[in-house]
Parts: sequence; structure tokens; C-alpha cells
Amino acid sequence: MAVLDAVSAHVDEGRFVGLVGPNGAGKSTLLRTVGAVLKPDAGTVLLDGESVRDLSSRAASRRVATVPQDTSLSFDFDVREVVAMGRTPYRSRFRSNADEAGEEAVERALSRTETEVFADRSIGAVSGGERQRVVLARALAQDTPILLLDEPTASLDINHQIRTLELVADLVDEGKTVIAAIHDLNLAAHYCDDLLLLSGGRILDSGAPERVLTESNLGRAFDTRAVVSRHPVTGAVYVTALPERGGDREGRVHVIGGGGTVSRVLYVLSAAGYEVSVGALGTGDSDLETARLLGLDTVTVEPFAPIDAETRQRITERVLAADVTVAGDIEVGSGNLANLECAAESDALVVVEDRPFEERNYAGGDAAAVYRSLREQGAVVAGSAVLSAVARAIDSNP
Ligand SMILES: Nc1ncnc2c1ncn2[C@@H]1O[C@H](COP(=O)(O)OP(=O)(O)OP(=O)(O)O)[C@@H](O)[C@H]1O
Repeated sequence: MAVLDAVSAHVDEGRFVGLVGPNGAGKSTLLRTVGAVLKPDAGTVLLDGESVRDLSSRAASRRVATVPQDTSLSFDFDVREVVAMGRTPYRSRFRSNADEAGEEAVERALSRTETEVFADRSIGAVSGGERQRVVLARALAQDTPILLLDEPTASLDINHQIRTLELVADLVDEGKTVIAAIHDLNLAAHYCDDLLLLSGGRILDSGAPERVLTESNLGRAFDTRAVVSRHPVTGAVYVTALPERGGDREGRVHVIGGGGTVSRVLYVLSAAGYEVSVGALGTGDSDLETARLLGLDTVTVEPFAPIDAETRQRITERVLAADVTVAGDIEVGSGNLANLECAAESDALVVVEDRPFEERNYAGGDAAAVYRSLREQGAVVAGSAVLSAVARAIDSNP
């Protein structure tokens, strides 16, 4: 059985290319083929026009360094010695291995990977994540223009994931070419210049992260429903995998929210299978963005515009059509007055309160009075209990 088939790709010098794709897609096999560890049945890997298999292993090791997925080492050297093994392709068989440039390269690699603090410890006495950085240091000491990394952040904590990928990005800035298999699509999107999406041994798509990480490509490759948005802090493409809709819950729920107060509620209810509507929300509201990504029915208004009679009508229709209306942990001000009044038309109400009422942006006046009456009519629950509260409300109000 062919593990890879019809794979053709070109990587420009000085790029950081992420190999992404589901388990078993062939990412490691592709990296091992590029690194000449495996010989393809057909086809060639060219480095600067030269077939990698025509190079002596020493010459290949001066061009390409690899960090494998499995970094366990069966021998017991200290960390500095392991890193120094990266210098093997430069050692002469005839001279003693005193090699000043090599020693400098080893110390630099230890320092850049922040492994020098345990450089004198045995490799058997470092953690899995530390060992992964040691093996990266060994690859750096090899001083090659090309680096192949198979899951370089797999066993790293969140801090070292970022530090390692920042280091890799710096190496790329300095001129190295890097191909890395990375499972975390969001890290890959943030750090890589280009992505190659592999699935079933073939390249499904390649190019800039925003081109490759589309909802349709992710559906085809990973057989999952995912929404693609932009990360609010980094601006990079951001993928969120969703459980298959089709939780088996039946019923309609209308939600009033705003300012991100109900994003999680919308997600939980929608994933459970309910038909969810939400609004009115101002255009640009982060809850509206979530609703759009989840494909929900929304009522929108211009931000800060008063809710006119027609909008009020559209909210009321949804409240009346819903089995349950959920009021999120919203600010209770005049901007929400129409939403609160429409919610009050509901026969079954769930009111989410994570913050005490008094700690919210509570403007007093009519909105507060309507909100108080909602609380009296409805079940008051924490956001984490919204799903069971909705189910109970539907059961008791068939
Ligand atoms: N030595 C081998 N003999 C037979 N099949 C193999 C061998 N190595 C890998 N495979 C198979 O080839 C396919 C691709 O494996 P590969 O390790 O390249 O996937 P991957 O994309 O790196 O997966 P993961 O994300 O799980 O690391 C898998 O179905 C795997 O079972």
C-alpha cells in the first residue's frame, strides 16, 4: 500500500513550511523521505536541483538536519554530548575531534534552546519535553541550511511551545528553510509562511495559512466541522473544531446577549442540537461573530442605535417561536431594554447569572425593573448549568 502518492511540492529557500493533516496522513513519512531516511518507490527529492539520494550521507547531513517525532535515545550520554553529535558530519576521521568552531556551535545550540542549564546531566535524567529541546539543539549544532522537524512542540508546555516556535521563526529569518509537521493548526497558522495540507497520502492544498485552513478543506481532511475565524490578539487564522451538530436535543431557544456574554451559551446550545436564534445584537458584537460562525439565526441592529418597532417585532417573533428564551449574563442598561421586554413575552425563561446582578453595568430605571421581573419569572442559573436548565424548562413546558 502506498503511504504517499502523487505528492509534488516546491519549498522556497528561507521559508517556514508547516505540514498539517490528520493522524496517519503521511507527514512523518514525507519528512523522512525528504531527509533521505526513506527511499521512495518512485520520484525524487531535489535539494538545490541535486537528488538527495545521490549525496553521501555526510554531505546530506551537512545540508539537512532532522528532529524526529520519537526523541527517545537508547544510549546514556550527557546532554552536551548528545548535542555535540550534531557535529559528526564535520569531524575528520583522521584528526582528533578537537574542533573549536564545533564547540562554539554546540554551546550556541544549547543556549538558543535553553538547554544549557542541564547540559551536564545525563540524557536519561531529563523530561520528555526537555529531551525534545535537546534533540532540537543537536539539529542546530549540525548547522544545516535545512531543518526538518517532526512535531517539534508535541511534548512541550505552552511556554516552551511558543519559545521553540519563536526560535524556529528566528532561524528562518536568519535564512534557514524549515519544514515542520505541526498538529496544532493554530500554532501552524501563526508561525508558518506556508502550509501543506496532507490527507490520505496526498496534498489536499498548499499555500498561505488563510488559503489552506478553510472550513471546507478542514472538513475534507479531518472529517470534522470546524469554524475558521481570526484570532482576536494575533490576527492569525484561528480554527475551532466543533462537535458534530446533532446533539440529539430538540427544540428552539432564543438567546439575548451581547458583548461576548453568550458566546459560550450559543456554542453549547447549538452543539447540543437545539435550533438557536439570538438578538438583537449590534453589528460588530463578538456574540454576533460567534452566531455567524455557528450558522445561527440572528437579529441585528446598528451598534448603539435604538431598537425600532420592526426590530422589536423580529425579536418578539423569535421569542414566541422558541420553547425557551435564555437571557445571558448581560449588562442591564437602556440599550438592552427592548431585548428584555421582548424576552418577558416568553413562557419559559432561563436567566444566566455568573456575576451578581449588582456588579453588572446596571443602569437602573426601566431596564432594571424588567430584568427583576425576568428573574422572578425564570430559572436563575450559572452559565455552566444552562444546558440542563434549558432541558428542564422544555420538559416542564411541553
Ligand atoms: N514502517 C511502516 N510500515 C507500514 N506502514 C507504515 C509504516 N510507517 C508508517 N506507516 C503508515 O503510513 C501512514 C502514514 O504514517 P505517518 O507516520 O507518515 O503519518 P503522520 O501523518 O505523520 O501521522 P501522525 O500525525 O499520527 O504522526 C500510516 O497509515 C502509518 O500507519
